[in-house]
Amino acid sequence: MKSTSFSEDNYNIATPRSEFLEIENLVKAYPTPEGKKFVVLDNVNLSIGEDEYISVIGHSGCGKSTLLKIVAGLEKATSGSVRLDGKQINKPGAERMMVFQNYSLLPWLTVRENIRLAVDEVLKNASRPEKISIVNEHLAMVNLTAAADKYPDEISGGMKQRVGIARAIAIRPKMLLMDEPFGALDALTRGKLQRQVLDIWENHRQAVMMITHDVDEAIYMSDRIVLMTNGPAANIGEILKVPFEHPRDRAAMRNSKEYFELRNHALNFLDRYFTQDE
Ligand SMILES: Nc1ncnc2c1ncn2[C@@H]1O[C@H](COP(=O)(O)OP(=O)(O)OP(=O)(O)O)[C@@H](O)[C@H]1O
Repeated sequence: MKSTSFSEDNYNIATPRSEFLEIENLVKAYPTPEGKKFVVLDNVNLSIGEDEYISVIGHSGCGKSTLLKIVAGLEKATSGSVRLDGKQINKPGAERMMVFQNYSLLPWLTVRENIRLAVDEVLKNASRPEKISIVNEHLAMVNLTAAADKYPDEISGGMKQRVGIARAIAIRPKMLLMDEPFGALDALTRGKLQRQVLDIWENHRQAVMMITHDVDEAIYMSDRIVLMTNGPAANIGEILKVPFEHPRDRAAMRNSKEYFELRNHALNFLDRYFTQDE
């Protein structure tokens, strides 16, 4: 693992390799029972490259999930625009797959059938043998071949999340959207699954937007970290460039001066906003 040069100038860099996802002047407000507006996101601007891994961090309630849901097409923006590959997003689409914290598997289907269902719905023109091979390939990718015929309530939380990830990537989306994908897992399982997701991403690079509350996870996994200000009317406070090339060696990275500086910078940002909120 090489670390690229890093200095205070690396902070606030917002120049992705290309503009694949473009969020411009995004505002999201909900109507209140009193007939007023509750502004959640106020003028968010962000571009993500087509093979870039982005993490979004911010205090609870600042609007991270709302932002992700707008990109997923599950929520509509009040104003502003979100484009993927030049096309305006206004509804869910198979080119943007979402992985949720709570797994969201269908309990009456086996692991294999949960993945197959997504493949059937999206890859309609694929032949039966092609579909079987895609499902098998992705079961193997997340080490679930032996558990393929088990039902969700027969497997662990970490395994359920691996099914969710395999299901999302099996249909080859242009962008992966993950809402605290490791949040419900114990530390050991979380570490293993982070590595597994990175292995897959390093072999099949794509745009990723991941929400997390964990600064170490964000540094380990992403190319840039988006720090959000507190709500209401939250927006992007800073964007930090992570100065380590993939594949990353977690232990070596953690011992570096750059890691220490970046981690402290992110934590100080979050502390500052937390203090303001008190
Ligand atoms: N459908 C809705 N109607 C009204 N307000 C909403 C709705 N959905 C979310 N909100 C409000 O928008 C704000 C942002 O919520 P959101 O879930 O996006 O935050 P978050 O940063 O993801 O929080 P957490 O980290 O706790 O998951 C919150 O104040 C929430 O109460």
